[in-house]
Amino acid sequence: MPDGKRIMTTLDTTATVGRLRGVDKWYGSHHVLRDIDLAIGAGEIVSLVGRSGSGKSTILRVLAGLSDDHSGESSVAGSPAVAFQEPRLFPWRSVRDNVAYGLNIEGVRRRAALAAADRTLDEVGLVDKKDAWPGTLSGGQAQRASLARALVAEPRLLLLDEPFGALDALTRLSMHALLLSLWREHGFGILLVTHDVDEAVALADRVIVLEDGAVADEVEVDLPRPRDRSALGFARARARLLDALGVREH
Ligand SMILES: Nc1ncnc2c1ncn2[C@@H]1O[C@H](COP(=O)(O)OP(=O)(O)OP(=O)(O)O)[C@@H](O)[C@H]1O
Repeated sequence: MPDGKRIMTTLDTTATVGRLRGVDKWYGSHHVLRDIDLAIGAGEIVSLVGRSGSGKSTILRVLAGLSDDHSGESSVAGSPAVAFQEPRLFPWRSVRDNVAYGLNIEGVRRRAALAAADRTLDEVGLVDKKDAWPGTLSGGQAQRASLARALVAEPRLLLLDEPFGALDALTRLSMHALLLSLWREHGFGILLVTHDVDEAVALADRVIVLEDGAVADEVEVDLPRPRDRSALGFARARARLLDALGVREH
């Protein structure tokens, strides 16, 4: 690994909620992130796409503060919230306690944490499952609980690592609608890692294409919301993105 300084700062601007500057990361002799610069604006939805192994999750981990051996600068506003493809709920805690957990460890009093958990569960449409054990939830319900847990502390930046990748197509569509309504209501910025080109075009303002650990391209999706997946503009943005990924459809 070359000499490099790791700098973590807290963003105090209102315009940007997450930023990487000149970030490099190595696993042994494998250069997995190469001079990454990216920024997520306040209230902006940025998607990261790229082939398997291109470095998407690693970028998300750097922004989340889960990497300690990269060089370059990583800055976020406040404490970012993270949700993964597997909901990672504690099986021995109720849904409500899972959601309140993050606030509890931040020192919020139990009663206030539970009230915030109930409000957030209501927002994600899961309040009737608040006393359930995670093991009894469907995949979509578990992902709603995971989103509630991420959002309960009102983050300014939400980091999502293929959160809907394991869901069936219909549940995925309803999760897209839920995410957008939460985003409209709260205005957090989102970095969304996905393999799904339609998902990226449906949700993002900008899609960043990664190739071998470097930013290879960027596609603006300048379409009004709600987005009509059958509209010509949607098909054009999708085609542009597939082209940037080097994928040909037959
Ligand atoms: N803990 C680790 N040790 C060694 N190499 C790793 C480790 N984690 C990731 N890598 C390597 O770093 C590269 C980037 O991995 P990363 O998980 O960021 O890719 P990705 O684009 O998210 O892939 P996928 O789409 O398959 O999830 C890959 O080549 C991977 O093998």
